[in-house]
Amino acid sequence: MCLLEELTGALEVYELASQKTAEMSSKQTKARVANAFRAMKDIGISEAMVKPVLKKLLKLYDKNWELIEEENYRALADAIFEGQEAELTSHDLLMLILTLANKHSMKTVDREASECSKKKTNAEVGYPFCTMPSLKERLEQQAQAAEESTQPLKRARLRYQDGRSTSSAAATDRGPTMPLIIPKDEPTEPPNIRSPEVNASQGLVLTPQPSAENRRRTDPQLLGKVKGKQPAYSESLVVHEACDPCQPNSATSPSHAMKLRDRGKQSICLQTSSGDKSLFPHGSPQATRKKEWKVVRGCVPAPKKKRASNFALIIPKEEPVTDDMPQLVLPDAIIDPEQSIKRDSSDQNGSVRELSCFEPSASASVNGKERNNRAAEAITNGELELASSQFASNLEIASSPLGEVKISLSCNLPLVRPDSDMPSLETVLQLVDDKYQNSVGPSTIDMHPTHLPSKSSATDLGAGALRLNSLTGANDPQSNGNLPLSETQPVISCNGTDDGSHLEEMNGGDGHATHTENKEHHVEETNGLNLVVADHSVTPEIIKPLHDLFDIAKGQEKVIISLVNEVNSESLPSFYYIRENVVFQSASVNFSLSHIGDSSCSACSGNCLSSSAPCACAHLVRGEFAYTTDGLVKDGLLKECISMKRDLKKQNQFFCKECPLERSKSDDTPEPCKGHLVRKFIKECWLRCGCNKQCGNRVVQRGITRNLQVFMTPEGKGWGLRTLEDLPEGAFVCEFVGEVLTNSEFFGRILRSTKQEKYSYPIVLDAHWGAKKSLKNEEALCLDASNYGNVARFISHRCYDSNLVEIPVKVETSDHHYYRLALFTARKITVMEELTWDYGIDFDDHDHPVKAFHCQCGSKFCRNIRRSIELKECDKVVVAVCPDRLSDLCGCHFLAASFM
Ligand SMILES: C[S@@+](CC[C@H](N)C(=O)[O-])C[C@H]1O[C@@H](n2cnc3c(N)ncnc32)[C@H](O)[C@@H]1O
Repeated sequence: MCLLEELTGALEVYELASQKTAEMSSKQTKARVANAFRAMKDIGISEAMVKPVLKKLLKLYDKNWELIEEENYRALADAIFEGQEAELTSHDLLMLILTLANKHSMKTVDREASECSKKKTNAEVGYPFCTMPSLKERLEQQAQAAEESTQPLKRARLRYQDGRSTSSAAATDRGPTMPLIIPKDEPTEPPNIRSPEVNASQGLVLTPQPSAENRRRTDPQLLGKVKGKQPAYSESLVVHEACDPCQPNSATSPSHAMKLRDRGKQSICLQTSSGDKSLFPHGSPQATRKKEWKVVRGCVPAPKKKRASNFALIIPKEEPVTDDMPQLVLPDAIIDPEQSIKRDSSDQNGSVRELSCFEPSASASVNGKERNNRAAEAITNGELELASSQFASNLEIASSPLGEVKISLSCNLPLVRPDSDMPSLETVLQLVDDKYQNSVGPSTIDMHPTHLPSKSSATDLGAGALRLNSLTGANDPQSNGNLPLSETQPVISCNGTDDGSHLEEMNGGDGHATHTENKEHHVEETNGLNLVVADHSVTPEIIKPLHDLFDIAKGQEKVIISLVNEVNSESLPSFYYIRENVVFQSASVNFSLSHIGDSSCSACSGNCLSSSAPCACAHLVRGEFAYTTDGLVKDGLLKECISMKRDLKKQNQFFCKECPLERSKSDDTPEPCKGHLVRKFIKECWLRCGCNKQCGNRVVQRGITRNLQVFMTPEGKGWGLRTLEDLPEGAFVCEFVGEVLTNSEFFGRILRSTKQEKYSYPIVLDAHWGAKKSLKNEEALCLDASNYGNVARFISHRCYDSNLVEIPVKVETSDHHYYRLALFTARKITVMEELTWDYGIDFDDHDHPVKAFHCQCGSKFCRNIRRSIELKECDKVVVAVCPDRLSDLCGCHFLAASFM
């Protein structure tokens, strides 16, 4: 029941009562009221529920009690039931919006759902094996709860309709207020009910599928299944549901309600759609629904606690609904207030005044006719677009650092003339969808594979923004499970004409100020060499992307990357999620694009792993494939990579005569080279190979397939990454993705950066530096995930015994200066374990522009802790840096000097 209705209702009570006194004696009235209450009580409806409806009916029927008393108060009962249905309807609408708002996630969820269903033979089922708690399941559970919450009354209604009145029906005093809360602790039981149902042919006001509703009404089996459980509720999200005008339905024989409506009561009359009526028996009150403007709240069930329920979507507490409540609810992150205001005011400048859903029903009633006429001037049949703009629904999604989410839908629907068509549900959904797409803007730069140059023109790429992995075709829209990039991301010009507009798009699709700012930066920073555009203009302060709380990858990965913070109120840092490495046109990177395609195994076909001889790609490395047929890194290679990393022997390292890394830090007096690990590479087949996409020698390029979750670490390391499934040894987890920069560029950024900007350690792509005598600065590359990165940017460091190991993987080029850095499991990892990786940080490198953090890895081999303990224990003794920095393990710990 709408609060406003209750307020206005209070006045109406008085008014009605006094009017009635003039018509009949108070005694008679009391008796009739009492009879009505009694009749309703007989079918399990409490006085509290009857009272407001009765008042409205009396008003609607001009105090004609006969109409109310007809057919044993059928009109009254129906009006009460209708009210209940409307609440459920709005909840369904809300569910739908949520579904839309997570459209891309849902695509993945759907896929996962089928995966999960395959795996659900295990009794544990549900969570650990099924990615994150499935959004779809949540929605279904909520819908189920909403469904269940209305069941007692529905049962009463059915009994009533069946003529089997009984007073034993348990009806609640008040229909459940309908909050939308997805609690932190998720119910993880598999859903057993339908998804929110949407009938595209229906109007704006959504109802459950009529067929389903009808089935429920008539199917005793279904009825029997309905449980009358009353879930715990707390009020929260408000969906403002606009009403549409009643349309006379000449096809149905008019009931008393119909007759009255036709007497000019449209303004408070709401009808779902013309098609809806036909679902009800002719002449029944259902056939002529009357719904008043109302504010409806969503509802969900109270959570059942279960392990690994790490998904928190909490809607703030009840929204006050008042007359003066602003119509636009602006989220803090996505919507440019100016834009919203502009949109609003421009609407108001039009001939149609929008009817706010917050307006009380009485006012709607009074002004409805006038609005109706004005709206009718603007909305004509077939002018849905215009109509759409006038009832433009404002979908606003706001989130708080605590993970609370508020979704507000303001449907500003002008009353249209009775003979005009209501905008279709599809139109409304499109608007909502568009709004969402605009709000949560695209995030990466794409160069679609079709834009790829031929080998001869490869050098032209240097002028464009290149998405390196596009070369592999891994993002081919046709490839399994991947969203077509064109759907979600802009295709940026690669012809060197990029004017920075991608930055505008990346900032949410509007961002006037940001765009100007970016352009200024662009002009300011672009020099003759066309260096440094993106790095300067795209700073964490400028980036304000909304992270999808359901999926921080925003649908870009094959799996959902969920997010949970059970530790504090910190929110995710600002960055753009990218699935693959990017190079901005302005980068001074110079890796040999001319080598692209050099290394391909054109002679092979099908699955290279099943051929008798290794293909050319395998020959490029060890002459054998790196992966098993299960897609795991072969044991020998894995062990080699782990031991090379852990046991930093000199023979595994290369020491440059003049180290480009040190030169990048300081051109004047570069430090001596600290050594680079000579690594084992993997070479995968790719787009230009003769094999197919399912070839077993393509693993990393397929992207993340494991169920991962970003979470707040309790040890104070900030955000970390954990697995939501058991992982075998040698499994690919993710690639470390970021912006490809030269080390000089990166260090330049650090020098220019303001204090607010937080740069994390770049990943130096130095695995093959030793192959060339001297490396130019523009060949010495690194990956910076500070502003653009993927899930790997959250992986914590762990000294020595981390459970992940990085292996360089070449896909599209054999050029050693550029490769992808893939992270594989170094051992079996169990569900919910944090994933860690040894960054290889030299905690004693005090010259490094990025200051090393105080390591909290907890490893007994922690290089950082050991150092501080040793210094403390030795007091005035300075402990020299052990060459392999793992003194206990290799036994070469020594004291360099002591000062007395
Ligand atoms: C690649 S980021 C990892 C994600 C980061 N924790 C966050 O909240 O965004 C690296 C940063 O995480 C923190 N970090 C990672 N591992 C750590 C560790 N073992 N101890 C302390 N801080 C750590 C440090 O602040 C480091 O600069």
